Amino acid sequence: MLKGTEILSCAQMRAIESAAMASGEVTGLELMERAGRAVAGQIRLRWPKPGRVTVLCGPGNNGGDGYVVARRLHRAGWRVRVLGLENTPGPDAAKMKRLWQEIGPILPLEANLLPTAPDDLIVDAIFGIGLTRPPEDAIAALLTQLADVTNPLVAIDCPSGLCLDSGRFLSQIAPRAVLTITFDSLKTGHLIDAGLEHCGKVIVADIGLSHWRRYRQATRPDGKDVTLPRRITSHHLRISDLDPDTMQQLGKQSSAHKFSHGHALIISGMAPGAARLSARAALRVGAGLVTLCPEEPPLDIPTPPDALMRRWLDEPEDMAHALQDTRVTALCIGPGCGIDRAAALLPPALAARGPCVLDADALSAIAIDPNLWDALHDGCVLTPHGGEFARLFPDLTRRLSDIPATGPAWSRLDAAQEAAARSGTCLLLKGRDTIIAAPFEQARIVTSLDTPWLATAGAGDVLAGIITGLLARGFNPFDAASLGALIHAQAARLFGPGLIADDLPDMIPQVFRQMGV
Ligand SMILES: NC(=O)C1=CN([C@@H]2O[C@H](COP(=O)(O)OP(=O)(O)OC[C@H]3O[C@@H](n4cnc5c(N)ncnc54)[C@H](O)[C@@H]3O)[C@@H](O)[C@H]2O)[C@@H](O)CC1
Ligand SMILES: Nc1ncnc2c1ncn2[C@@H]1O[C@H](COP(=O)(O)OP(=O)(O)O)[C@@H](O)[C@H]1O
Ligand SMILES: [K+]
Repeated sequence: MLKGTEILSCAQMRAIESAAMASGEVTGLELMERAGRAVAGQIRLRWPKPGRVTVLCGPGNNGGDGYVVARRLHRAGWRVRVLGLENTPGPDAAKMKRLWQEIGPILPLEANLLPTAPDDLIVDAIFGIGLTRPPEDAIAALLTQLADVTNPLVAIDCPSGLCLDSGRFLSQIAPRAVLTITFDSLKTGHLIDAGLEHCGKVIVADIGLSHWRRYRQATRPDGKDVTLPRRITSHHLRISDLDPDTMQQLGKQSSAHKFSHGHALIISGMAPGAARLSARAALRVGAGLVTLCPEEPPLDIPTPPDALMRRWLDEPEDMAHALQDTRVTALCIGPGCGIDRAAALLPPALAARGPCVLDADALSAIAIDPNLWDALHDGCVLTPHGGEFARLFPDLTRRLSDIPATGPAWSRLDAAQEAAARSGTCLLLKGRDTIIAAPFEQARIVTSLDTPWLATAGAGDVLAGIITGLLARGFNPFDAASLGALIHAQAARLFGPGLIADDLPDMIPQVFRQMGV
């Protein structure tokens, strides 16, 4: 039900392209023409008045696309300079190069020939999905300078040097585009890590390959089997992707009562404010009952919200006892809990094997106690930020820290998927590129480059509460975590600058209204 938009790996993109060409229904040359036409079209949409453009063409088919863009912008009245290589590219790119040479010269692809006028457009057609190693020599020098220019940069497929499988640059040279036009589908690297920031606005151009994408697991039109890597890595999830079933499940039926919407327990500890933020979020997202469980008998201090129940929960036996109530449908341990308290309460909590969110101090407790690690189960949602992830999975984090020498590079997506497989849980790795992974599931990515105000204390506690509320309401861990990340980011987006964590739960009604719940 919860779907999102499919994201392809570079290998899958290539396989789809090959299947299309092998069918005889389209040639590589035609695909290249369509790709270049789409890029030129997007440039003309965004810059309707023809100006000056420098097109940088690399050694492969990305360069081929660049020659098409040059020809088409020239035809539209632009003043076009082309910098290219003397190499003999593949037949399609070579043909496009010749067609350009009938119009104008090709200057060497050198840093000193980059435009000097600040408003000149630059089209980056040096490397696309074919990048396999860090840029070297003259191209490295040019890309270094390109990373410093302030001219608007339009990237074909990606800013050159980016590995489109991982979103990581294969060197420290990282040009930044204002606009990236890619073909058929988003690739993982557009959405995660440095790619998210360096691609600028990403447009996906339809170049007529969707037929082969859709039927990739069947037989090709030419009767041969498609040899596509079967495993789709991930889906991109946006508010606009939500389906009617999910919307209905988020709403409340008139016939239901509070227990139909579940009962969430939120364990509170040394910093009760954090747990209160989680509890408020769980209530706002629609859990029928939310009980805050402090370690001291509650004093009668009227801390809002009044709708919150309170239950003293001190010893592990108290936890086991509380979870015997079958009406309790979800649990949250971590925010403001304290590591010792989390460590003491986790054994009975995990033994109950019900839906639970493990955040903050619970994650720290698990990182130091192998017994807790072993007790994790598929009802758990782990919500680490980068630091917590590094404590839980130091080896996976190390693989992300070195500059990769070859592509495809190990990615945050790989790390999250590996972590989910190892722990046997649903894992949500927080960030501007939040990744939700679960064993045997295709991961989901929720991006929020436009919500920098989420970098505020307590934002994670609210996310944990939203997910707990959704678990309590009966969403499975993978959907609860994905929807939670989406609602959380949208709440921040709607509030805008000045946001503090306390504001987030109270934005949820507006998010629901906007979603049509
Ligand atoms: N469906 C598709 O994916 C389509 C792809 N097209 C274009 O084709 C591109 C892929 O073309 P290619 O596979 O030729 O690859 P690229 O053009 O991305 O570049 C790779 C070329 O550079 C070489 N190379 C890789 N790393 C290098 C380095 N560090 N220094 C020097 N040379 C290096 C490779 O051996 C290869 O020849 C896409 O990005 C896209 O722009 C379009 O033409 C049409 C459709
Ligand atoms: N710059 C940012 N842009 C978008 N989202 C962010 C940014 N910084 C943090 N977030 C999000 O805010 C939340 C912060 O969680 P966390 O680091 O656990 O905070 P805390 O521990 O203070 O509650 C996460 O959901 C994270 O994805
Ligand atoms: K490029």
